[in-house]
Amino acid sequence: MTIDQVDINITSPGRNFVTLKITTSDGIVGWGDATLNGRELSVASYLRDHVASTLIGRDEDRIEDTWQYLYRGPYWRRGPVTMAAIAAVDMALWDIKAKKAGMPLYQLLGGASRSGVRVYAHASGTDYDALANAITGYRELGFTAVRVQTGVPGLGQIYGVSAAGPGVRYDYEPAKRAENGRPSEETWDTRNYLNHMPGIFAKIREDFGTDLRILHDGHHRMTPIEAARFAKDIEPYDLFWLEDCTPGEDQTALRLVRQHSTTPLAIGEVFNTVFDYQTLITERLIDYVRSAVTHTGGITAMKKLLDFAAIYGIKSGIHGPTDISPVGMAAALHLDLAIHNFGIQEYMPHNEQTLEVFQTSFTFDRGFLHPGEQPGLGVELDEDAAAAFEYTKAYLPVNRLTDGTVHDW
Ligand SMILES: O=C(O)C(=O)C[C@H](O)[C@H](O)CO
Repeated sequence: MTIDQVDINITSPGRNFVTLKITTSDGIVGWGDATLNGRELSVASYLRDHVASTLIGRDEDRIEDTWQYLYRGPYWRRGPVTMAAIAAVDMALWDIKAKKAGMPLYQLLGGASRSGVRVYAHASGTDYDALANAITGYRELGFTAVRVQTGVPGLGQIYGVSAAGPGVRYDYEPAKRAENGRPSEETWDTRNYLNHMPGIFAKIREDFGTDLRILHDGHHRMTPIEAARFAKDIEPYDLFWLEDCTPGEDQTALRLVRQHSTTPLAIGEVFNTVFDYQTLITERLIDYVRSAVTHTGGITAMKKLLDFAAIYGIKSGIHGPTDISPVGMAAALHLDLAIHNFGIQEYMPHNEQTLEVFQTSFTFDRGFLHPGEQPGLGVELDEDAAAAFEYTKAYLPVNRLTDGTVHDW
């Protein structure tokens, strides 16, 4: 059989999602996530204007060949737009293959290596009490791991920290609806942050004990020497990982951090290919691979990347915020269940409207997710429901230092 039709769906049930639909000549439908937060329409155009016509008539079973055709064929390689587009095609083809086999995708990846996928939640608050409240809520739901982010004295709203009171849903990953066509701006001060954070970890350990897995995201904001000092300072609080402590494009920056600390390191949500990890993996400069299946070329590329990492004792920590659609999340869960070197999975539940648009078969139980037993990825897009939510331009915020200099966020 061959690929008969390729469609691109753009919907915005609270935030924007781009979904690829591939239909085969015998009517089987596969779905792929092509969402790139704040740059959604670029990937939609890449797929619609440059990829769709090249897929028509291709054998849908030749997944590796199609991947290489899209990666090597156009000469221009890598980058988030290209790799998200390739990922969407790859996911959709795996979805189709598993549906044809009548199996959940994880079976085609080697079968389950575990009974469930340990996930971490996002806890945050403007001060310690609000943060502790959020952690308590997640503990009650059964989570065994939480990412903790908190406000920093002297600074206002910080990306990733909820300013809402207890019980109020905080979907910060849906980039803000664009005001005047521009992103909002925030202010940052690394010195205040470095002085404040170790005390927060100390209190969390005191209040929640040693069982809780604590994760923290530095959001690329530190220089190598700042990150080295920070990672050393927080060693006593036994973090599960310190994520993105230095800017993502500088792989060797993590050598300095590694030389000074045993705090486990994670990085990769802005990476697109295995080459972004080449030094990090071969020199064992990280402990967890943070790529999203959606932004790293799909299931085919992620499986190879994680197998490569496994040789060096490095585990997975697949990116899973709400800007990864339920299709991308399902792709991650099938990989998580199948691979041997699974570490942890990020999990920010999607809002109700999103889950009306995307019908999912994955389930959550006391801190663990399971992709379910439905053939394929186990997610179907309801195109009628999706049509009710029109695309709305939205941007992630821009960060500036207190003197106005643009900074990483
Ligand atoms: O999930 C995380 O750790 C993030 O930092 C989320 C990113 O900021 C988000 O995906 C950007 O679109």
